[in-house]
Amino acid sequence: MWVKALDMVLEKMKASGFDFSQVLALSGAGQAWLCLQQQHGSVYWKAGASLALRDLSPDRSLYQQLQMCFSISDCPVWMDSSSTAQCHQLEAAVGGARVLSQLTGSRAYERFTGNQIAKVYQENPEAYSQTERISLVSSFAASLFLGSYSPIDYSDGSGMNLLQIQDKVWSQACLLACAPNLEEKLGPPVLPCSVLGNISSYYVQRYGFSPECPLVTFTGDNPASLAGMRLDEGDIAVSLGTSDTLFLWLQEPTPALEGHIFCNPVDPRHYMALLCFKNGSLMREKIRDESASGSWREFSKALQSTEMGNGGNLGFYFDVMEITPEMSGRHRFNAENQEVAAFPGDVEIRALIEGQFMAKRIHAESLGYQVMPKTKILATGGASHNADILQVLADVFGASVYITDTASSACVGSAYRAFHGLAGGVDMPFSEVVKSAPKARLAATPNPGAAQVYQALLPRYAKLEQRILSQKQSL
Ligand SMILES: Nc1ncnc2c1ncn2[C@@H]1O[C@H](COP(=O)(O)OP(=O)(O)O)[C@@H](O)[C@H]1O
Ligand SMILES: O=C(CO)[C@@H](O)[C@H](O)COP(=O)(O)O
Repeated sequence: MWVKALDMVLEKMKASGFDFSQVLALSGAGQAWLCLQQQHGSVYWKAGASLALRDLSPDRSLYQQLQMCFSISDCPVWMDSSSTAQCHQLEAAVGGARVLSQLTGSRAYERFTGNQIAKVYQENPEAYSQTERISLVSSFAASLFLGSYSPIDYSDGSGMNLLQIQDKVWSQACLLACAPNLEEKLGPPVLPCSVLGNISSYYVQRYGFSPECPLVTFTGDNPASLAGMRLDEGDIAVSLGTSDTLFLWLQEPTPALEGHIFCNPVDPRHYMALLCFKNGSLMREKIRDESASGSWREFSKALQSTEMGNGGNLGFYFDVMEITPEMSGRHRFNAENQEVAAFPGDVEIRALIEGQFMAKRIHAESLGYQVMPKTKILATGGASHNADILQVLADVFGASVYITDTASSACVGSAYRAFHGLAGGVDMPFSEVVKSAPKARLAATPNPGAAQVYQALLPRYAKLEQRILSQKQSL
C-alpha cells in the first residue's frame, strides 16, 4: 500500500507538470504520500530485496517491482499495543524500567519498535529469519528513493527502545533481549542531517529528477515537526494530529518513567522530550459525530457557548487504551466529583477539550516543564486549524498559542532538514538554515480569568485521574 501510494503521488505530480529537476535535495518524515506520518512502525525486507531495489527498471512502477520484497505484509505501526509481554521481557532483561529509560530514553512501550520486532520474531520466526533488513517507516521511505537500504537516524531510532541515546549506538543488551542477529538487520544508525547519497537513477529516468539530487536522512514525524516549528528554549509544541503529541527541546536528557527522550533531529548535542496521547483527533471526531452532528462548526459553537471551567464538569475520554497515562474508557464527573453517566452535548464537547489539554499540562509538568511568562505554545496538526480548540489550549496553559502558516510542520521540517543537509549538516547551525523562514502567527491568547479557573481545576483533574487509575489497579 505504501509503495503503491508513492507511485500514485509521483504520477500525479508528473501529470500536473511538476518540474522534478528543480528539487535540490530530498528528505522526509516516514510520511508524506499517505498522510501517514509516524514513528515506531517497521518494514521487513525479504532476503534479496536489496537487489530488486538496486535494479529498478524505470519502465515499471515501484509497486510492480517491489511487491514480493517483504517478509511481513502487514507492517506493525505506532497504534499497535499488543506487545506488552515483550515489553516486560525487555525491562526484565536490562534490569528494570528505570534502567531501560536511562539507557534508551523511555521505559518499554508497546509501540516502540524493539518490542514489535521481538513479537514478530516470537510469533513468526520463519518470516523473521527470511528478513535481511528492518527499516523504520522513515528509513523505508528513504530506501525507496535511494535504491538501497537507508540507515536509521538517531532521532527516529530513539523510538525503538534499542538505541543508547547518549552514546548513539545500538544497545547490545536490548538487541539481545529482542531478537537474534538484530544488529545486522538494522544497520548502523546515523546523524539525522547526514547526506545518504544521490537519488536512485529510477527517479531520474522516470520522473526527471537531477542525478545530483542528494537524499538527507529521513526521520519520524515528531522530530520532523520539531524542525518545522523552530522551537526556542521554554517553548512547547503541541501537535494535534491523529495522536496528540507534546514536545520540547532539551539541552540535557532527563529520562523518566513517563514520556520519552529522543536524540534531537537538528542538533546532535541536544535532545527532545515527547509525550504521546493516543486519544487525539479520532476521539474528537467521535464526540463531534455524537454531540455536534458530525460538524466542526457545531463543535466550535459548543465551545463558544460554554464557560471556561465547564461549570465544574470534568471528563476523561479514552476509547482506545491511552498511552499517557495507561487508562481506558469514558469517565465523567460533576462539580461535586461524583461520577455521572452522561453530559449534555455542549458540556461533553468542552469536557473533552478541556480534559485533553489539562492532561497535557499536568503530564508535561510532571516531566519538569514549567509555563513561564515568555512561554509560547506552537500548535500544529489537523486540529490546529480550529481556532476555538486553540482558545481552550491558551486558557488551560495560560500562555499564547502560535501557529505557522502551514499546519503540516512535519513536511516543512523535512524540507528544512533537506536544506540543512545540503548546506553542510552539523557544520552549519540549524538556526542559520531557518533564519529567513516566516515567523509563527499569534492564534489565541488566554482569556481574562483563565488562570484562576484552571488553577482550581488542574489539581482536581490530576486527583480524579489518580482515582480512576487506582480503581483500575484494584480490579
Ligand atoms: N477544523 C478542525 N477541527 C478539529 N479537528 C480537525 C479540523 N480539521 C481537521 N481536523 C482533524 O485533523 C486530523 C488530521 O490531522 P493530521 O495532523 O493531518 O494527522 P496525522 O497526525 O495523522 O498526520 C483529522 O483526524 C481531523 O480530525
Ligand atoms: O507514536 C507516536 C509518537 O511517539 C505518534 O505521534 C506517531 O508518531 C504518529 O502520530 P500521528 O501523526 O499519526 O498523530
